[in-house]
Amino acid sequence: MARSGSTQVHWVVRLNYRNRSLSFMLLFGVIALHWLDDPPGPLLWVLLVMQLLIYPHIAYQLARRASLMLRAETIVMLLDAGLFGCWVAVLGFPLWISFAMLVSVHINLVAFRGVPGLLSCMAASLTGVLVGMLLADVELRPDSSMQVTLACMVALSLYLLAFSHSAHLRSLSLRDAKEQLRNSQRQLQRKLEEINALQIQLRELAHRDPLTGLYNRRHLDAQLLDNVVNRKADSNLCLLLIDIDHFKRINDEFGHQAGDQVLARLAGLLTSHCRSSDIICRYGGEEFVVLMPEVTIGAAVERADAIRLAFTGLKMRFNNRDLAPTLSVGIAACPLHATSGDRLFECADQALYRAKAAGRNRTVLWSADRLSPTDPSTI
Ligand SMILES: Nc1nc2c(ncn2[C@@H]2O[C@H](COP(=O)(O)OP(=O)(O)OP(=O)(O)O)[C@@H](O)[C@H]2O)c(=O)[nH]1
Repeated sequence: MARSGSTQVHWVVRLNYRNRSLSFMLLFGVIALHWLDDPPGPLLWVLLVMQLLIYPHIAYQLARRASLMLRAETIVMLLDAGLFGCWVAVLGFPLWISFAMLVSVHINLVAFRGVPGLLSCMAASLTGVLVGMLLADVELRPDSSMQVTLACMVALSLYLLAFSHSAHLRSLSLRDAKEQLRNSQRQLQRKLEEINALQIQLRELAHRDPLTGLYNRRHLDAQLLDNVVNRKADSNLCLLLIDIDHFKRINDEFGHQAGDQVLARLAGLLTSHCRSSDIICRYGGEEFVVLMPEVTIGAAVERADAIRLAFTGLKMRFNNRDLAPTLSVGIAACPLHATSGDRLFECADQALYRAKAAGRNRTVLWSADRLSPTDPSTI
């Protein structure tokens, strides 16, 4: 597939074009100087002009239009070596000119292709030499004038300087590119960390109740199953279902905002009365759940009652009127009462229902035959 546009041209193709145009032009001057003493026929002059002044531009156009530019450029470099070999033979192996021509093509291939490049370049040059010897009636003329020798030295030096300068510029731009890449990687890393932090925050928010800051029902649903499944074989998992008594009345009599404050105070109480391993959730409305792993049933009942008493003892005043809220608690234990999360919750709910039915402001532990309310006066 053909390509166009200088921005898409491979940097090796562009670099070689610059270096090739320069070095071939210098060589044209050197060979022209060499021929001044003993000019050849017009055919050789035409061929020299085509080879050293026109060919670099044709080679560039071919390479930049190739679908595999680097491969095309490598072929052009080998063609350079072959043609130079041919010229060396046709010229009669003039020492300095041959040296300058062969060194320049070999350096180019070694720079881009390493040792394999050197070997293929040597093979191409040798082939060129053989072709040149076959085509022309080769007459050995290794000597050249002092001017030609000097011109060769200058041409080769200029070429090497241009080549080194290109390499230097290339290494600078590579260094810049590496630095940019490192900066982009750092920025990307930062963005990823921000995204991760936001995801964690979002996950956390999705599992929190905005009013109380406690976990919500979604979190409980996920944790309940997890805690039941991963419960240590010899330990209890207790579920406390806590419901504020006559909460509707509180709202109606003291206002919704007062109701919100009662909910927030209860959330505070739960947090201060529970262990860090307990999972405290606002299950919905005025209902709260505390999931207590690795606890004895007695300790869970005690803790529930401590919460209940602390809540009853809250001194709250709204609109110059005292508010004395109470709550009821239903408790169930895994594995004594239930071995699945759903059943555990159901048992705690039935126990809570009994607590409400028995007059509220009490803690009831679920049991298979009877539900045992703890009278507030007895605890
Ligand atoms: N202030 C406030 N009220 C809420 C919130 N969520 C639910 N409620 C109210 O909580 C009340 C719950 O009332 P009920 O389910 O009838 O229960 P109750 O009045 O507590 O009666 P018992 O549970 O039987 O003691 C309803 O009036 C709801 O509007 C909330 O976030 N803030």
